[in-house]
Amino acid sequence: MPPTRPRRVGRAHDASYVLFEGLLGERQLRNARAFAASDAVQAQLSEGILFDEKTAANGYASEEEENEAQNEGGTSAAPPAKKQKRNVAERRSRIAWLEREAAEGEASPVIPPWLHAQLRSAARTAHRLLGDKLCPIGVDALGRWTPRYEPVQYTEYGPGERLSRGVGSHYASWHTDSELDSDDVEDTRGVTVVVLLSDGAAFGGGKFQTRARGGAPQDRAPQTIELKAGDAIGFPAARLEHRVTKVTRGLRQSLVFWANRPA
Ligand SMILES: O=C(O)CCC(=O)C(=O)O
Ligand SMILES: [Fe+2]
Repeated sequence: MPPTRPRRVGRAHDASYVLFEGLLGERQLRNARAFAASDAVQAQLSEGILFDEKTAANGYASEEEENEAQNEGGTSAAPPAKKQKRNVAERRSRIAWLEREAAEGEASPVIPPWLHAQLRSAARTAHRLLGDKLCPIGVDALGRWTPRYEPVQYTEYGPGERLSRGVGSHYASWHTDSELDSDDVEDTRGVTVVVLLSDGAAFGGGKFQTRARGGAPQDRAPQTIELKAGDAIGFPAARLEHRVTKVTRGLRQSLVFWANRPA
């Protein structure tokens, strides 16, 4: 089936995204899955517990720890502005970073150029349809869109992975991929593109959900976006809250791509 035209969904300021049905055609999907299954990628998979790494590095408390501290009359260790991002880290999954080019002495796998081109093109379309206000990346002095690209995240979720504190789903916590008013690399993310690689029949659960941060109650209610293999969603990295519900069986595979504003 030919891909349908990407379309912007949701008018609410913080709840808009762009849906790409059939971003990857059948052959591309097969090739992308074969790449994901390759030794080069599989050897790089490691547990993606972003939260614990950050906690260790920055000494921020988790939300549970904060709640506990508050219940006990203690004070929170995390500055409120950072709280959103800390929640990202409630995920359990396996991730591998895919580079655009081979770097000397680096073991990271290189993403096939055609696949990177597809992701870039989707990010660009999402940026065009959503606008630079929602997806701040900016343009150069000549008015050209010149984003930076982070390495692409390949993600695997299986039912075997559990959250240590029993919350029980991968990326269970609502999160955005970037924070406004920060210059950390991940906080310069303007657009996120997520591509689902797995067939619906290959896993249970693992729903991609969004919700608005503010606005009308119907915008704040979780919305499940039904993605088929090869479909993608593009959204404002710092605005749209999202999560992936628990994978109950099988294997869910995704690619996550970010276009960032230049430093
Ligand atoms: O795998 C997905 O569908 C989304 C993953 C995600 O939200 C993230 O990596 O930040
Ligand atoms: Fe995310």
